[in-house]
Amino acid sequence: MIRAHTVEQVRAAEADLLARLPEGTLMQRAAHGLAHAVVDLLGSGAYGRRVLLLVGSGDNGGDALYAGALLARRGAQVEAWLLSDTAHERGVAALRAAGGRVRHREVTRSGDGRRAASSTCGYDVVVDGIVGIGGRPGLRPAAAAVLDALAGIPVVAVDLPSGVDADTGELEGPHVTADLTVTFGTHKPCHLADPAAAACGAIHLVDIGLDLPEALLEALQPSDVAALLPRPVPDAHKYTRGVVGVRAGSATYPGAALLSVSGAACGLAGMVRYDGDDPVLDLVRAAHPEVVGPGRVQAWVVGSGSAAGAESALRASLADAVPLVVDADALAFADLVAGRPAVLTPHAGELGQMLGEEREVIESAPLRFARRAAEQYDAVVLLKGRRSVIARPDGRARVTLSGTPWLATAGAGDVLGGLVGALLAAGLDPFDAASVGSWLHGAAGTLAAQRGPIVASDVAVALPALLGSL
Ligand SMILES: NC(=O)C1=CN([C@@H]2O[C@H](COP(=O)(O)OP(=O)(O)OC[C@H]3O[C@@H](n4cnc5c(N)ncnc54)[C@H](O)[C@@H]3O)[C@@H](O)[C@H]2O)[C@@H](O)CC1
Ligand SMILES: [K+]
Repeated sequence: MIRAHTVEQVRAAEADLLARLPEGTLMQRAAHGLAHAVVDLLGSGAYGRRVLLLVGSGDNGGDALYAGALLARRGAQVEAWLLSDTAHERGVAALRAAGGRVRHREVTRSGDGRRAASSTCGYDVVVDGIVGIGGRPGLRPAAAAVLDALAGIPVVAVDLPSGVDADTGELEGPHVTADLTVTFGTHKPCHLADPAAAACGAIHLVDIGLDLPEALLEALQPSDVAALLPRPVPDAHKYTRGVVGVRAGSATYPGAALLSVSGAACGLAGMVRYDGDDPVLDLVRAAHPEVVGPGRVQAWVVGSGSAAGAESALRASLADAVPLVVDADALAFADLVAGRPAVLTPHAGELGQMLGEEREVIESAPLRFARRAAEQYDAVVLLKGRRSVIARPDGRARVTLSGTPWLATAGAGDVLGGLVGALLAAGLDPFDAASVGSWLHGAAGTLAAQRGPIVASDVAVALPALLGSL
């Protein structure tokens, strides 16, 4: 499991450790990890390579300076630009002692920063030590101009890309866009949640020995998914493995029925039932001969392509008192499910309608709005996007790290709904069902897209091979 802790949690853990360790130990650990990561990124060692450090006033700049000193001792040509009036003094001294060059703000602020940059181009890597967890979101104009002038050079962010909001993953104004982010002690929410996560590049975690409390945000890894997957016990029969019912699709949108059923029929539940118009049931049976008609189920999947029938389908499903997946058209009636075990699966546009916000507003703060919706609707919310967010009413959340942009294809959400329904029927709680289903969906899409562009049904087809690999 990847766990992300807030700045407050990190500060508390650091304070505890700082009190017990010789001064500077944590920063040395951070700097060593950072220097190693920069060498790895450079590929052919540090010797003779040109490294530019952008240094702010705090300890984030201190990390960069000490790492720069280590790189200089390995033969790199290291130059630090101090972008604030003050900088970590011992870090500056260490860099100078190792043969690095230090230029002051007055130099780097000449003109709009462009002159300084153009006179010193040819860097192999830029190390962003402007601000870390102590920074306010956004960048000062001078820092933003320097970054503009350095565009095109690989950037390694120290702890986090300067300018992003560490705790929310939101962006307010200019920020660094990194190729690699080297973070310390634990991930922060900005490393997992979009839009900031998209500015982090690859993420490398350096262990500095922090003893951390429970995290409110996490991301499943393949081993976590494998551990949570339902597996048939030796004496299983189809009913003990769970029956998932699908109330999706209509005469107008039969494809939604077929795709929802294809996700539900992933093999993780013992049986799939379809409840809908007879002509649609005939189509479903032709494609999935194992699917049977209505009856008792352990979970319902409701809403996709149900058109005008969404409300009655949702009410009928609620009468069974089993867990539900509520998707698409049924999301308009999501307040009916409050307090019931349920997973709501909106995309940003649908969540916007549920919360009275524009789609762009939701996309600018997916973690915040997924949490708000989970609390307001008293249900698990799976907000679909590049980095899907799964939130519980108590604020705990997970982010899905699997996936590919090729999954942005019609009907992919129907497959996801069916898959989450199968996991609910098999006995996973709504939070696990939503986060495992979302991870499997992303990974199946990635697997399918290795052969070329995909459509939604390819995602369902890839599921057995993916599940086998787990
Ligand atoms: N505290 C510790 O034990 C450790 C801290 N470490 C490093 O220390 C960092 C935190 O250091 P600090 O608490 O000194 O804080 P930062 O270095 O993140 O920045 C705080 C400073 O930046 C200024 N600032 C705030 N927002 C700004 C903005 N938008 N633009 C420009 N300047 C801005 C503030 O005036 C303040 O002086 C971590 O991110 C990490 O890199 C690591 O060395 C590991 C150990
Ligand atoms: K930084």
